[in-house]
Amino acid sequence: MAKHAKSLLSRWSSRVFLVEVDEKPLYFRLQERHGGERAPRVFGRLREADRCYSVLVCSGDRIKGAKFYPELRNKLARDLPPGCDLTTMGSFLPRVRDSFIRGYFLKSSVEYSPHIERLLRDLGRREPLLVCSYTAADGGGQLWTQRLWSPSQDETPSDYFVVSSDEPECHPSALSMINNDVFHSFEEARDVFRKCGGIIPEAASVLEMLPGSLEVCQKPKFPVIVIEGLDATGKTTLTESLRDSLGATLLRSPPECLSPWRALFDQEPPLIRRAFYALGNYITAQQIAQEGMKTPVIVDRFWHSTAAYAIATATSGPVSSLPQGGSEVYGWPSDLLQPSLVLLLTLDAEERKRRLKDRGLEKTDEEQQLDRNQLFRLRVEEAYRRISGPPCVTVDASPSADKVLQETLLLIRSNCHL
Ligand SMILES: Nc1ncnc2c1ncn2[C@@H]1O[C@H](COP(=O)(O)OP(=O)(O)O)[C@@H](O)[C@H]1O
Ligand SMILES: Nc1ccn([C@@H]2O[C@H](COP(=O)(O)OP(=O)(O)O)[C@@H](O)[C@H]2O)c(=O)n1
Repeated sequence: MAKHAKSLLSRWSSRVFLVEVDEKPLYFRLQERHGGERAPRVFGRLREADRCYSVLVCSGDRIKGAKFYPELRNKLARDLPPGCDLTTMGSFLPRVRDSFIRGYFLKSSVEYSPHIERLLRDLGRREPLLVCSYTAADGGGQLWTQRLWSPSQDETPSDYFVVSSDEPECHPSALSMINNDVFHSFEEARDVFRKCGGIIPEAASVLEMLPGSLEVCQKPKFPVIVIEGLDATGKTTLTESLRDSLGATLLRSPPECLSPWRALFDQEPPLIRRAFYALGNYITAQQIAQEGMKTPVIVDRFWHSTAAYAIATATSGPVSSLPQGGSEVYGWPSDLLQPSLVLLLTLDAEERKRRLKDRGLEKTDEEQQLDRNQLFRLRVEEAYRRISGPPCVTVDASPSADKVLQETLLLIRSNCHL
């Protein structure tokens, strides 16, 4: 059995599982004997004739695992029998760092079991998977058991009853966020790109754009002001006006030199996509360090965008599912230049939609999700506010463009020496 899968089995009975139903995570855990607890909510409405499966990706190679996870969804969606329900799930060891693994939860009628089990076995030959089946253990459908299959039967832990588990303090993906979703160092992000060179040839071109090492740059002489906010809050409009008003240099992250590859890496799974944006920030940081010796610098998006979208995407549900304020995941990378001031543009959802419509440009998938998914938008906004490091001031972006500019100039003058 694959080494990584084996280590996951060693504490199998302590694992907690979550199934995402309509953006809401429902939790359950395992128990050897049943003490009369109610069935976990995810099994609550099932019938005895239903059969469920969990399929968890447990590849030892995190690049391969990250690539396989979305591929697995496509394959399942294509090859599962009609009427089979497919949703995302995960499993973790409470409070154990890097213990979170992702997968899918399937629900189907028992008559399709042979077909599904054959399909899952085939998929498990491609990449290591941990597959469990869930069966009703009583006539009323109140008791459910989990049976774990593994490539080698003698290593398989026994069957367990599944029982509801309390919600953890925040979404358990937080256990594995650092250096998978949110990169806290240049070297960690570069390492991902070095390792994916064999699968994605364009990774080499991105690596060529990077500084060989991060020289300790001198602090820029002039103020560095980052403008942040969701799409269509007015960043482009404001940054261009600030450049003209302050005689500043305007930079952006990701930098222009990465634009040929942005669309490609936007299609990649979070591990690779986030590493791409993290590396973009380091290139922009170098440009800031140079230009900031000559003029003030205005930056359109920087680290806040990279971290806030990453954290909000890795979690699900309401704002309360985000890692708590003060968590290390919100920390500013110690090797990344800190701007003098970050201004976060905020706009109510309706006005933002109106501006988006007027502008009529194509949006990234993530930006489209902001429109469809109110909870996702709230998580991004809250994650923005929780990021620590340089001072971050919220600016109401709903007045006219000129009023927003005047307000911003006042803030810059009172916070930076200009
Ligand atoms: N303060 C404002 N009031 C009204 N419309 C604005 C304002 N600022 C920007 N816009 C318009 O809203 C749209 C989105 O602005 P833009 O600067 O492109 O946002 P972003 O760069 O944040 O995506 C554009 O059509 C722009 O002309
Ligand atoms: N510094 C940055 C900039 C963008 N991004 C990502 O890029 C997306 C937004 O980019 P965009 O080009 O639509 O933004 P606008 O500047 O057009 O508003 C977000 O989904 C972020 O995930 C990032 O991660 N880090």
